[in-house]
Amino acid sequence: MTELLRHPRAMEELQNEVRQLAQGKSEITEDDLGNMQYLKAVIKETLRLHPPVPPLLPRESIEDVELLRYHIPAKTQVIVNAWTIGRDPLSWENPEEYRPKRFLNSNIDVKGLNFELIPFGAGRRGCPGIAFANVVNELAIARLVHKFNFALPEGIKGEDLDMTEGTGITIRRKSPLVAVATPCSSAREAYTNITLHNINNQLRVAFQQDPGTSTQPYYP
Ligand code: HEM
Repeated sequence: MTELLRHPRAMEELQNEVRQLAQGKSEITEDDLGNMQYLKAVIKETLRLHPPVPPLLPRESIEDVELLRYHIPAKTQVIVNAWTIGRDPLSWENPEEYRPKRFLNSNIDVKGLNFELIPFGAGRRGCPGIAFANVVNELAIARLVHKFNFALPEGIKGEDLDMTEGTGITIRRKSPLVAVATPCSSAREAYTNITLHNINNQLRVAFQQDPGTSTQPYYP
């Protein structure tokens, strides 16, 4: 969501795709996700730049191995840096740029077969939750942008957002993302019940991601 707010054209393209393919349905379901190619590209591009488990899980070599002229003895702890791999200029054009389109005509996926993009690891100890995680991510983002238009609070520009990441086994934003969600016209009716946090016709939401501070959503 942070990258989408920093890149309004990507947000617009995503909303167009989701709203068009939802075809007036009141709620998007898993069956609708198959054709949402831009949505999948958005998720891949986000996992490329912000892998939630940047060093994957530590591994240990079981035998001596020669790799790219490096000798790795048996029983060496090996850390694979997925964060750096996702930003490697040898694999990615303008790697620091958030550009979901790069995945539209590409077969590169996150399933562990393309070693330039391994947010879920690879091999027999790769993440078994890939399919579940992808559906949950896709469904959550699709449903949010289907019903709401999102903007940054007045006076805040995308380039002003603090992109510092916190520490921990899984990485999240250090500071919560504050965004203003406005029900889009087709969804307005469905949201007439939301009055408590409806300020000037804008539902103010914060993506509170730091469990250290509060588990409650934050309404600025
Ligand atoms: C975006 C969401 C997720 C990401 C980025 C992620 C990432 C990872 C990574 C990087 C590993 C280590 C793989 C390696 O070292 O090669 C891993 C392992 C694992 N993940 Fe996930 N994961 C996610 C969601 C899930 C979900 C939803 C589940 C369960 C429903 C899950 C269950 C596991 C398990 C059990 C392992 C250990 C596998 C093993 O050691 O054999 N993960 N995950």
